Amino acid sequence: CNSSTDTPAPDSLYLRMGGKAGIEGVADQMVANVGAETGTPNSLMLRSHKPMLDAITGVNGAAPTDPTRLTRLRNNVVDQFTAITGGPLPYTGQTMLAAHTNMKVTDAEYKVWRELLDNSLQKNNIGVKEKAEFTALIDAMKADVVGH
Ligand code: HEM
Repeated sequence: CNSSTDTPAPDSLYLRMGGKAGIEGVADQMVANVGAETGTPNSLMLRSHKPMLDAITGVNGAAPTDPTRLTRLRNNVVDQFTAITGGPLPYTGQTMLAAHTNMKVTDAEYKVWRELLDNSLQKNNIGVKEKAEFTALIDAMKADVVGH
């Protein structure tokens, strides 16, 4: 059977992207890229990520309200990238619509986010064919992410 908890097929996108280490590399680079982008002047990632960053660092000297939130996000991204590529972990986070509702992500923000993803795939030496397959799976979720 093909459930996401089975052993990945030998020709799966998951294994062609380097399996666990490959997917974790892409996810970790993506988190680092978004983090760096929020620090640049006129950052397009900052608006949507501000609530998360505030919860992690605390506001005006107050204690953080949710210090492990970034780790949770990172692990959910790893699980999601694993599940959509045919890997052995199920995704147990929120649906893409629920996770991005009330964020009102714009097309311009999505475009920047995708550029940061392209950069992560490139830095992890993901093949041209695999990159095209992976980003098609990602772009199929765009409608659930943008404009809600
Ligand atoms: C198709 C593209 C995207 C995918 C596949 C995706 C994936 C995810 C996943 C898996 C989560 C974690 C959900 C959870 O923990 O339950 C998440 C959360 C989040 N995403 Fe996205 N995302 C996408 C696009 C974007 C864009 C374009 C932005 C902003 C410009 C964005 C901002 C966020 C933020 C701020 C969180 C919530 C973090 C938190 O509050 O803990 N995402 N996303």
